[in-house]
Amino acid sequence: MTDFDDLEPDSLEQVRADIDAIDRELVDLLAARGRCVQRAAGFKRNGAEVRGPQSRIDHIITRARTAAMETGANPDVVEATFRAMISAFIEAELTIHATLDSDERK
Ligand SMILES: C=C(O[C@@H]1C=C(C(=O)O)C=C[C@H]1O)C(=O)O
Repeated sequence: MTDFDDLEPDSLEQVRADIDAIDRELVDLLAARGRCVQRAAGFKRNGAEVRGPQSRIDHIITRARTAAMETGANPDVVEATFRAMISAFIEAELTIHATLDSDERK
């Protein structure tokens, strides 16, 4: 991953350019994550399975908060971001699942 930790930026424009570049990398990662979610939909039989067990979401959030603390990110910001991301992916996965024919499901 690109190192964006320029602790003495020359200008607000430079900081914003770094943020824009980070956002571009985030979108690439979200695209890869979305492809995984799409594949996960093929293994599920109904909407309840698409939503998954609460324990899976709890596990993801706990891991993300731990990783945030290890790397110096704000755990509350990370958790809020992950909760919004997971909700959006579940909605997208429900849509994908509804379009799959039963023979496309594993
Ligand atoms: C992708 C899955 O399905 C859902 C999507 C999740 C996500 O975006 O991380 C998490 C839990 C799920 O209910 C999964 O079961 O792993």
